[in-house]
Amino acid sequence: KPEPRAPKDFVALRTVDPTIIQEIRYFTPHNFVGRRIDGYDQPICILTRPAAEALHTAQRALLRRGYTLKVYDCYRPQRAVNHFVRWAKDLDDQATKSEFYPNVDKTRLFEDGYIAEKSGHSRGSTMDLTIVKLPARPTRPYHPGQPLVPCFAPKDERFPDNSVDMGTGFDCFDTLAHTLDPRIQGEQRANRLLLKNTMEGAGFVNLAEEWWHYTYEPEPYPDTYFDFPVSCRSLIKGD
Ligand SMILES: C[C@@H](N)C(=O)N[C@H](C)C(=O)O
Ligand SMILES: [Zn+2]
Repeated sequence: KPEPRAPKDFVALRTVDPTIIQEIRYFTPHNFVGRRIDGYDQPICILTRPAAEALHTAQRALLRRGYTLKVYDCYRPQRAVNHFVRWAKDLDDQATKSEFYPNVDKTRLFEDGYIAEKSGHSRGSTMDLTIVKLPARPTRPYHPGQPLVPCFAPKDERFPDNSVDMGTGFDCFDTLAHTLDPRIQGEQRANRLLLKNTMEGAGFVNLAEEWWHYTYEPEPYPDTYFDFPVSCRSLIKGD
């Protein structure tokens, strides 16, 4: 059966802004499931064109201040969300707990708002992202099986990321990742607010539970959950 394709107004982010760093975590084993997620055939960021162009606006504002955006996830097929749901039901698999959700029971990840069964990412105008100070340092590779450190540990102890210090790592399912959690102060809070103010200025809305999750509004496809794979092939125009 042929794979579904993206509508014509979906684009590869790099064709709109090649300066935004892309570290697509669900293509790699370094994510809360611990393996590549279904539907991620290539490590690329796909978005609706309006969302990609708004992200380019945000990037221009940050470049002027000596920073760049880095995306961890963009369009997410429904089959990937279904993979998350299957993983969440398997309570015997707690392999990534010590990094990604040390203080939250696995049964609560959906209820507490950290993962959605119908995700804005599948509608094509939502992304997970952070800020990196320029010049960007390389990120250290993740090796499956390496010791895991809680995602809310001090920056020099948790998994090294070349981003600024946001107080937690990406996909840290914990109240400390709530964007305006009052325990996050000083430089970490300033970094979250730099991302929030820049993204809001470009038309994005943040999810209060996750400092990294933003949706462009108005969404071109507010009610459609796409399932084409994350791949350049999904964007080939034709027929
Ligand atoms: C899983 C996390 N990166 C995320 O995007 N969470 C929101 C709630 C979602 O799944 O849409
Ligand atoms: Zn997200």
